[in-house]
Amino acid sequence: MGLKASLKVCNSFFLKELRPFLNNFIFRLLHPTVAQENSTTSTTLSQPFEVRYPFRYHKPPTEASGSMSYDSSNPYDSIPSPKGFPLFGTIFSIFFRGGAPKIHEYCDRRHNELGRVYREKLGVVEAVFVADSELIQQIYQNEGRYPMHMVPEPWIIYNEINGIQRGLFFISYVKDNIKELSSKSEMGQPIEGALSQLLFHDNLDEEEVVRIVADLFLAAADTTSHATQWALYMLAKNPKFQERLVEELNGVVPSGEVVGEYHLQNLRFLKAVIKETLRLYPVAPFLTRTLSQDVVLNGYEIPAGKLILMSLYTTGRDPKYFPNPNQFVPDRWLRNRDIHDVISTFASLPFGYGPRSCIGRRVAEIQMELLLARTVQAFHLEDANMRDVGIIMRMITTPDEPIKLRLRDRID
Ligand code: HEM
Repeated sequence: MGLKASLKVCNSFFLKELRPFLNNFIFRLLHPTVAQENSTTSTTLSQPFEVRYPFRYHKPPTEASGSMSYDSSNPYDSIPSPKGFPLFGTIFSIFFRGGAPKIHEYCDRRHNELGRVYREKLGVVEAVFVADSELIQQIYQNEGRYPMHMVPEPWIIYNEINGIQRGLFFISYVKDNIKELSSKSEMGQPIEGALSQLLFHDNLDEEEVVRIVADLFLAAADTTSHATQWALYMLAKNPKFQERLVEELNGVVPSGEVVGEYHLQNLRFLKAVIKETLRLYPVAPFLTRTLSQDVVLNGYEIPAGKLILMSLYTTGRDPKYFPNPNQFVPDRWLRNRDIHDVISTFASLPFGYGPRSCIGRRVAEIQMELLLARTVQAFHLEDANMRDVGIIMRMITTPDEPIKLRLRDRID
């Protein structure tokens, strides 16, 4: 490899892997309070939490802080873990296996190698990875009344730099719209919509409204649009399911009418298409939790406050839960059929679960259902890509090349 090529590799390694890692590290050194807020949940959590029983491995904590005696369980340090370098952990192995864009495949390989529960130090953050439906269920049974999930680092940094308290997520714009609404209101012009409701009727101040709206946009836009893209791609690649969907639509929507919200409850196959898409392409490939109490998972002690990552990409493609896991088979989500082969729904939780699950789930589902149904009503979809589109992670599950679809008018 020539000097130029070596420099290019080093540069890309720095940009992709080391820079975020060092930023994160320096940020944590400079902002100990933020680091603490996100890493030691058990000691900072002041609200009471709910302990639910029965939990197969769980014994009641003796104190609210989570100190608990473990009988016949294995210590945290004995959880299988890949070998890594001091301080850097396994960051180099991650880089050589495709880096952050391929983190889902990297962790999938680790699960194959180390088992359904393993721990790994990614940079300065250590996490316990769990890829098992029953264990995921146990985590949720113990998440308490005020579950904590991890806020992605860039969002925390953005808020910190801009002095913004976390609302639901982050970002500021939106202010222009607020100004426009305020001047309309001063001029006595009629104003309507959710933003004006928040501003003028719910007594929230401008900063709060900006945070809420920005959080919702961030959480809503990329997630729903990518999930929809994957669903269109799956339908284009599987014409027989496209035709099944058209058949279903013809049976529910009167001829000449466009699908509306009132038709959706009868479109079961359409819902199954979306579930199956999100099983194969979970927008968030990992769900995160830190528990406020010690638990024993799979025989291992997990102290309160440890970061747990539930590997949805791996469980969603595990043949133990989904026979022929790499095949797109919407029927597996339909009840009262012979081929009801979804073994555990905790293996596919695209919107999370429990009180901290996605608050926009219904909005997202309705948007996707309407868009998919109306598109398939009007067009035949064909896959126009030259090869199978793969996944790369850009915080969420995205296509590794633009998804190309050919649309032909459906005149039949
Ligand atoms: C297909 C689309 C979507 C998917 C797959 C998705 C998935 C998720 C997931 C996995 C979580 C974390 C849940 C957990 O930790 O248990 C989440 C949180 C969240 N979602 Fe969604 N989401 C989608 C669309 C939306 C939409 C449309 C909105 C808003 C209208 C939204 C708003 C939120 C918010 C605000 C949170 C954070 C809740 C919290 O911190 O407590 N999402 N979403």
